[in-house]
Amino acid sequence: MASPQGSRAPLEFGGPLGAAALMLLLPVTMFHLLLVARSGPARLLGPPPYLPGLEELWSPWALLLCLTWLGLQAALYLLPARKVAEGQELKDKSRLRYPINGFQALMLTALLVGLGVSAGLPLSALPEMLLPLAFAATLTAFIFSLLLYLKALVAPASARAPGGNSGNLIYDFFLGRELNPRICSFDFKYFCELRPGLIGWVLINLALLMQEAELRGSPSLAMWLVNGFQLLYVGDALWYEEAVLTTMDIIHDGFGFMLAFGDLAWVPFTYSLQAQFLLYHPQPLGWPLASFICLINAVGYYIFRGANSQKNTFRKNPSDPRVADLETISTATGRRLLVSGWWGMVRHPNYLGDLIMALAWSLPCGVFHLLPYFYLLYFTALLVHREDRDERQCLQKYGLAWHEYCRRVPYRIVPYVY
Ligand SMILES: NC(=O)C1=CN([C@@H]2O[C@H](COP(=O)(O)OP(=O)(O)OC[C@H]3O[C@@H](n4cnc5c(N)ncnc54)[C@H](OP(=O)(O)O)[C@@H]3O)[C@@H](O)[C@H]2O)C=CC1
Ligand SMILES: CC(C)CCC[C@@H](C)[C@H]1CC=C2C3=C(CC[C@@]21C)[C@@]1(C)CC[C@H](O)C[C@@H]1CC3
Repeated sequence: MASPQGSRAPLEFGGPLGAAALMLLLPVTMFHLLLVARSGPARLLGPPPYLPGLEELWSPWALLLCLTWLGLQAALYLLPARKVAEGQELKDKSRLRYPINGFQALMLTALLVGLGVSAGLPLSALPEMLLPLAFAATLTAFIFSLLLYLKALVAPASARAPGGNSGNLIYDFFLGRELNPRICSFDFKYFCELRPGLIGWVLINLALLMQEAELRGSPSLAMWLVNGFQLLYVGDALWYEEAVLTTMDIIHDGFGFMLAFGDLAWVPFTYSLQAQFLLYHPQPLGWPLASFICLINAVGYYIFRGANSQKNTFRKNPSDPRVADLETISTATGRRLLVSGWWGMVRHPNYLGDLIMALAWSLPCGVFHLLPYFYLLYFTALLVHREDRDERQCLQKYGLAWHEYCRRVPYRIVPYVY
């Protein structure tokens, strides 16, 4: 089957074999991490302490909880939004509209959870359910991806994603065939990217903190730091929700198993790994070291936010006084590229800030286990691969101007290193 452009898009992620391997490897890794985090030795690279049977993984209550959570987040998504933003121009020159109410969804969820907890909702029981919940989320993501694949069969050719339409069933199922699957104005990819997984992640973190308080009298300083840093990250993503409309996930990638599993299962259950580790392996942390770790997180956040805001402001209005003085190069598309400020330092300063924050999230867990550093390792691989994909797309978009940008700004993520 031909891609929408007529010629087939180059295969990514190692083609069908790579897609099949990732579809197996990602859930296996997630369950491995969940099992190892609660085991005594907490060895990232060793075998899991045991292999759980189906009776430990499958629980209709966990599935019900998972679906209720999705239903709640969908209801919050449908509430009136403070703003409705337009996405990038599509192939047929139209633009989709997206509600900007993610931060409101976070606040309302916090209110509902707060009310629930004060009425006796046993949130601290959640950590005991992580395994069946992760299984239910994986099952949901798999069935959801199947439905999305079937929906794409009846979608018009103009609705297809640039990748994900190779004609290979496994590859297309993994990458996703339709770019913006919707029912009426409900956009599944945009909804999943920011809400159930990210808000679920902070909820799991909070449940782990509450269980630690029950077990040890009060949450540890390390647990507070991990909760605080990651809440800041999620709050930031939802506050600047509109920025997600220019990410490659929304503009370029289809909605298939990769993003459905990534958003619904991978993010909440593996991104909460540090808090899971801390519940079962308490780490002593004094104020001097804690302050130093806070400083690392603040530096990372400063770079991450500064770089993202600078680009977003420039893309919205290049004459905005905050960015008008920055040096730029012109491209044949009429869009310009920043070559000074954050984007003159490296070609992906926002990734650098994100990686520095990832380090700060692991440091409260001490330096004697590799497990809490899994996120940093995975995230480095993800961002290096993502940066490579983005560069290829930019080269296609901007041609010679992109070469000129690479000449002027030779480093990709880390100045003088990479
Ligand atoms: N925690 C997680 O799991 C993940 C976090 N992230 C984070 O999400 C955020 C968004 O990341 P992502 O979507 O990958 O990419 P970016 O926000 O870095 O966007 C890349 C795009 O920016 C534009 N651009 C690149 N260079 C310049 C320049 N010099 N001047 C102006 N515009 C430029 C190009 O698009 P155009 O020219 O068309 O505008 C390019 O395609 C990042 O902060 C990242 O760290 C991302 C993935 C996973
Ligand atoms: C593990 C798989 C191979 C890939 C799964 C990838 C997804 C988990 C990520 C793809 C892009 C993401 C973005 C974010 C979260 C992770 C996923 C969904 C953010 C929402 C995180 C917060 C940032 O401020 C914005 C990010 C946009 C991209």
